[in-house]
Amino acid sequence: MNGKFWKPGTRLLSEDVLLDKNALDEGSLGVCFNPLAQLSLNQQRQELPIFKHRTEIIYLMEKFRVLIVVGETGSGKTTQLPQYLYEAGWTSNGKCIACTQPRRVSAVTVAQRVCQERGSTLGDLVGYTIQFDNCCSEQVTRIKYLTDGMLIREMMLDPLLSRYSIIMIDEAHERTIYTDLVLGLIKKILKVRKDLGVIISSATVDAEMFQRFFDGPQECSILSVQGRCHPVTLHYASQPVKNYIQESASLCVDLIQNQRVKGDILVFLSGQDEIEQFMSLIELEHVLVLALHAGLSMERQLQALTPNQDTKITNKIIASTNIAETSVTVPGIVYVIDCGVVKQRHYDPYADSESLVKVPVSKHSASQRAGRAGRTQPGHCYRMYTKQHFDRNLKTSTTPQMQISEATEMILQLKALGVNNVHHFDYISAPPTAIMIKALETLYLLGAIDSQTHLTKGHGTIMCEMPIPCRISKCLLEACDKGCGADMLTLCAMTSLTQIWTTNDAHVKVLDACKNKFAVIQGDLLTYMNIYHAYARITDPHQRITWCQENHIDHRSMARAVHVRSQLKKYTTKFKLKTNSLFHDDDAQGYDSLYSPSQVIVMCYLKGHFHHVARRNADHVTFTTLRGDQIVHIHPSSVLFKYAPPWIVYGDLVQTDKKYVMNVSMIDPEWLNNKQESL
Ligand SMILES: Nc1ncnc2c1ncn2[C@@H]1O[C@H](COP(=O)(O)OP(=O)(O)OP(=O)(O)O)[C@@H](O)[C@H]1O
Repeated sequence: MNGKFWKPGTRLLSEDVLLDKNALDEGSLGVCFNPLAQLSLNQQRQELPIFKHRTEIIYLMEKFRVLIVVGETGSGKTTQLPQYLYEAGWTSNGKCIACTQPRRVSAVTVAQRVCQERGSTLGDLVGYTIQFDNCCSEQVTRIKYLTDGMLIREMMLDPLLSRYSIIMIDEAHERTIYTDLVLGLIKKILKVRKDLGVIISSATVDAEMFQRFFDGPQECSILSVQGRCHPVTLHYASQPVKNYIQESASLCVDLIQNQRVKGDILVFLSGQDEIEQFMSLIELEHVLVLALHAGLSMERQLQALTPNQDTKITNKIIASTNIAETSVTVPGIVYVIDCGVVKQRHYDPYADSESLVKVPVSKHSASQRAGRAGRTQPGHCYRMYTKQHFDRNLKTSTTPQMQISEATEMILQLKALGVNNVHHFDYISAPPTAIMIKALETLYLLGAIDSQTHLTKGHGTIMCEMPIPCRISKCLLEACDKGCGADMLTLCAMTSLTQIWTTNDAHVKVLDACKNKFAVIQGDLLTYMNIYHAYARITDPHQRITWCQENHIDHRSMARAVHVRSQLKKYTTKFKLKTNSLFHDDDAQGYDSLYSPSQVIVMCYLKGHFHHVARRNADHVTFTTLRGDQIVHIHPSSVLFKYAPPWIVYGDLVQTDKKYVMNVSMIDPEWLNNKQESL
C-alpha cells in the first residue's frame, strides 16, 4: 500500500496487486476519470469487452443448446447477452428471453439499466419479476430479469417454460439453492424442448464442471471473455486486522479526507449489526452514509444504489452485506472495502437446527466484491485481511447452499413440479442424504406430504403456493383452523422483518423504555402483535411516522409489515381460509376455550416450530434445545432476555460468540403433547 493514502502511524495495507494487466498509472489518479460517461449509451455498449464476442455468441447459441460464458466482472454479461440474442431474432416468434438473478435488487437494477440502454420504458420491452412485484407485460416484454425463485414459480404453471426461447442463468457461481434447482430443472426441460437455448454465466464459474453437467462439449460450449471495463487495484492489509469495522471506518475517513480521486465507497460487512456499528463510527459533514441489506424495503435498497443528486453531499458511503456483491453497478463507486466475512446459514440435520454463522468469504466472492469497483471508472479494492490469509484460508469457491441448508422448501418445490422421487433428481451437487431424510420427515410432520411422500391435497398444495416458508404456512393454516388466522397473518408479517427498532439513534435506556411499553410476559410474538395493532390503529400516514419516531420503531419496516400482511391475505382469500381474530372479532367474544387467546396463538406457532423448543437449565440463564441438545441463550433483543421462563419456543438461532435464539415465546411443555387438538 502506498503510505500516502494513510495518516502517519495508521499504515495498514501491504503492496498493491493489480487485478488487471492494464496497470493503473499512478499519475492518472488525480483526475476524476470516467471515460464511458462521455459516450452515448450505444457507444458505451460497444466499448464493453463482451462486444467483441457478439457475433461468436450469436453463432454459438445457434450451434449449441447450452453456452457457458465466463468473463470478468463488469465485462457486460448480464446487460448485453440478452440484448444480443434479442437483436439476433430469438424473440421474433413471440417468445421471451429470461435472465435469472439470485437477488431481487439486482433483477430490478439490471432491468432498469437495460431499459435505459434500449431507450424504452420499464415494463415494456424490458421488464422484471420479483416476489410481490411484476413489472412486465405479457404482450410486449421480450427481455425479462427475474429471481431464480420466481422462475421456479413460473414452472409450476408452465413446466416446460414454453414462453421462453432463451433462459440465462446468471451468477451461477453463487450456487444458491434456487440457482442449482433451476439448473437441474432446465436440464430436464432440455430433454423435451429442442428449441430452447440456455446460457450459464458468471465471472468465476467452474466452467468445466457445468459443461460435464450439461452432457459435455457436444452439447455445451464454453466462451471465455477477456478483459474488463476498467482496472481495479487490490490492496491487502500488511498485518491481521483486529477490528475490521473500526479499521474500515478509519479508512473511509482517510480516503475521503486525503483521496486524490473523488469517488464513492462501498463497504462489505457481514450483517445488519455490523453495518449499524460501522455507520455509528462515521461522523463526517457532507458525507451520506447508507445501509444496504436484505432487511430493508426494496425502495430503500434501490435508494442506496441510486446516484446521489444532492449537491451538498460530497461523498457517499454504502455499507452493505453481500447483497451488493454480484451483478449490481453502482455508478460513482471508486473504492470497495472488503471485510472478508459473510453470514452463512448452516443446517445441522441431526439437531434439526439452522444457524447463521459468520465465515470468511470465498476467493470467488472476494473477486466479485472487488468487481463492484472498476465499472464506470478505474477503482481500488481494500481487503481488510492479509494476502497470506487470502491465499491460505479462503476457499476457492462458495459451498453450494444446497449442501449446508435445510431442504424442506426445496423438496416441496420439487414435489409441486411433479418430481416425486427427489433422491433421483439430477442435482448439480446433491444434498447430503441426512438432510434429505430430515426434510421428508419434517414435511410429513407438517402435513405437507403423506406416508407415500406425495404432496397432500389440502395443506401440501397450499404450502407450495404460499410465498412463505412451509413452517410458517403451517402456523397460518393451523391458526385459520383455530379461529386466529387474522392474528397469525400479523405475526407472519412481523416476523418477516429483520428490524423493528431503530437502534442507532436511541439511548439503550430510552429504547428499553419503548420496548417495555409493548412488552408482554408471553414473549416476543405477542409483543409484536401489540406493536402492529398500535401502529395499524393510526390511520393518518403522517401520524404513523411520528408515532414510530416517538417509539423508536422503524416506520419503513412497519409499512413493509402492512404490505406483507396484505399480500398474504390474498392467499388466505384465494384458498378460502377463515381469518378470524381472537382479539378483535366480535365472534371471539363468546370464546370459551380452555386456553387464553394468547396461548392459542403461541400453540399454533408451535405447530410449525416443534423443532425449536428449549428448556431452561439449572443456571436459570441458558437453555438446552430438545432437539440436538444445544446450549442456547435468549438474544438480548428479546423481551424475555431478563426473564427466562422454564420452556420456550423460538423462531431463529444466530451464532456469534454464543448461540442466541430470537423471536422467543414461553410455552407450557404440555402443549407438546398435541393437546391442542381438543381446543
Ligand atoms: N446502472 C449503470 N450505470 C452505469 N453503467 C452501468 C450500469 N449498469 C451497467 N453499467 C455498465 O455496463 C457494464 C456491464 O455491466 P454488466 O452488469 O452487464 O456486467 P457483468 O459482466 O454482468 O458483471 P458481473 O459479473 O459483475 O455481474 C458495467 O461495467 C458498467 O460499465
